[in-house]
Amino acid sequence: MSAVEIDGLTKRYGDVTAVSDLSLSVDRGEIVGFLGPNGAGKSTTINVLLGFLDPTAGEVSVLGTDVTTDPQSVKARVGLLPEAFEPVPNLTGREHVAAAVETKGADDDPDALLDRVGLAPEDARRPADDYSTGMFQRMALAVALVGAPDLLVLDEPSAGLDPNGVQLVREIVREEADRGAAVFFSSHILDEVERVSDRVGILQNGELTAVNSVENLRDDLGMGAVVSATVDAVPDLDPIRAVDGVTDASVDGSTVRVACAAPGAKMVALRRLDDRTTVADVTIEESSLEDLFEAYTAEGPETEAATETDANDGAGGRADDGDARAATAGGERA
Ligand SMILES: Nc1ncnc2c1ncn2[C@@H]1O[C@H](COP(=O)(O)OP(=O)(O)OP(=O)(O)O)[C@@H](O)[C@H]1O
Repeated sequence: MSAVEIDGLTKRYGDVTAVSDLSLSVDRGEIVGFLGPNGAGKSTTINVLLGFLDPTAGEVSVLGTDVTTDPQSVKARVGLLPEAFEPVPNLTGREHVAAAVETKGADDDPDALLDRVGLAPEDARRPADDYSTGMFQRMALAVALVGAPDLLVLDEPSAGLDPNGVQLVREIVREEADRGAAVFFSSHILDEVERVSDRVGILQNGELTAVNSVENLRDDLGMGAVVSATVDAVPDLDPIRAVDGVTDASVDGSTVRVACAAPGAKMVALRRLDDRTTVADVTIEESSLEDLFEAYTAEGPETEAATETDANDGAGGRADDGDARAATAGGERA
């Protein structure tokens, strides 16, 4: 059984289709990164997943439970780092975590959790409303980790963190997956998503345009790697161009650049080059997730969600507006 099973999810806000016929599953122990330009529908999907919003159509089950029929039992087994976590005035970081421990009926030691996310003990005892963005984000992550949840849903977990914090989040996400939790997170930091995710879902205009490992996405688009070799003397490059999976070979001074669409082509091309000249140095540049993101979201990062033009569907306007935003902000509060 998958930890998350989304089948044909559509969510409309009045005449705006925020998510359209989205299907996706996340296994236990799997980390799935959710990418998409602003307004692509990531937060809406997360809010439906957690039972904060009802889907317009489709089915969503979390840990075997339908979220629309039993959202409470789903929430008890999920750890959420919401997009906008608002602190309770005057409550310290430690008290926020302790409140979450109590609400969930868990037995975690708040200090141990805060230590794990790198919040210093003296900061843990200060009111959270005085925290810097990064300190606050660390505390919110500690709250999400309470009760060793079976599913961790993290909306922009690295937002506002310094490089050490980003690295720490990556380690924690991996540790959580290793203990068997499914991790579903959204991010705009592509490098981050690439490093930590087993699979990546790319959302645009409410539609999932791709879901796969970064490696397979590269292969699907034929966006492989570029091998750059510094050589003593540039040989005839036709035999290199003839290698299966090589799409181009060019010269820049003493550097030969070989573009490879297929993973196996790199070594074959390099050997062939090495047979014909002395290769002094080599670098291999894989196409980044950024390149893939651009390719899969061709309209660019500021695209608006699809607007539903069906006149019969216009009655609701932005009626869900308040609910959805409040749900996001208050999602994990005690
Ligand atoms: N409560 C709401 N009422 C009406 N429209 C909404 C509501 N919430 C979101 N939308 C619209 O639905 C679309 C998807 O928004 P959503 O917040 O899910 O995107 P997102 O991918 O999380 O964006 P971002 O990366 O900017 O956080 C957008 O066009 C947005 O304006």
